[in-house]
Amino acid sequence: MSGSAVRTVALTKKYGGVPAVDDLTIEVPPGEVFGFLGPNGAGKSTTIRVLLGLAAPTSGRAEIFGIAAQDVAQAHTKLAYVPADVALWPRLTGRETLHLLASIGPGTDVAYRDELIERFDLDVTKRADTYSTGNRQKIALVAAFATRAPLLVLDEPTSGLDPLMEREFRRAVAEARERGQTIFLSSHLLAEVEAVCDRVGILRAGRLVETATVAGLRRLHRSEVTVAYTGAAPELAAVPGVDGVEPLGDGRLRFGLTGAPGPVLQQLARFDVTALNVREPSLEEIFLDYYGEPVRYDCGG
Ligand SMILES: Nc1ncnc2c1ncn2[C@@H]1O[C@H](COP(=O)(O)OP(=O)(O)OP(=O)(O)O)[C@@H](O)[C@H]1O
Repeated sequence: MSGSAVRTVALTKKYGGVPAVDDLTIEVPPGEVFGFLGPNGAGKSTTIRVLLGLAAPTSGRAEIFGIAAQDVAQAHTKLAYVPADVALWPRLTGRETLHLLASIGPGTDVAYRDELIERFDLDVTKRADTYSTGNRQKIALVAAFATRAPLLVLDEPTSGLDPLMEREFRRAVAEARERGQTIFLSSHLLAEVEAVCDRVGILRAGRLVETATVAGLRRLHRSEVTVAYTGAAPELAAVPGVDGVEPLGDGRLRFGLTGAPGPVLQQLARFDVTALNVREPSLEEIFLDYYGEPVRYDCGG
């Protein structure tokens, strides 16, 4: 038995001989909010399809709390899922849909569900075929967050939500984490991932290029430092970790810093520095570092 909520080991999924997911090894411990990031076509949805047992691995393994993902009857007693495109039964009302989803899921906290209906501002008396994309998404989110499933798998769950609802989503994630639920969140929305995730896995062309905490990612990447000085300008070009030293005039200069700040602080101490400002990279800048090109947002991000 694995102690992980989600575990893939050397997972590969090929379509027509071409890998959509390539040798992917991920472990998400119980209770973690794990962000799964990558541009279009990186393999996020394919990974989720394998985790849900909707696609079989070409090679390697995928497990939910130690249960093979292919053992759908067992694995699905442990999880609730929100797909990127929520399809609902058109003739059922929102309330009937929530009752149905609760009856087939791993158990629902009905009082919390009713609270979420209010918070997500849902009119559950309407039929599903009158719902907008965002409202369908809200129904699926309310159904998932109200279950006591130990794992919530969310595939780009907020692409149709407005900022107020995005805030409710973040609250609901925090409450799920407090209850000890694990969340596997695939997203394009870097601000969302930055706000709610403990750890992030970055996928490129089916391969995992990095797994780290958001703070850990920042430490690995380039910060922008501005110093103000009087007297001689600090000589920084040869200091390890420093690049792109740029005089700004009026006794200030700017440079990039990657890695530990010790060497540059020692060097700055030799000069008369009057102010120091360090701007850490955003997750978006880190993402660009990995991809070397602007990120494509396809869902209103
Ligand atoms: N059923 C399929 N048949 C053939 N190729 C597929 C199939 N599903 C996915 N692919 C291919 O696998 C790759 C990964 O796709 P996937 O949908 O997993 O990416 P993604 O990261 O979820 O992207 P997006 O954010 O656009 O949903 C893509 O090149 C895609 O064209």
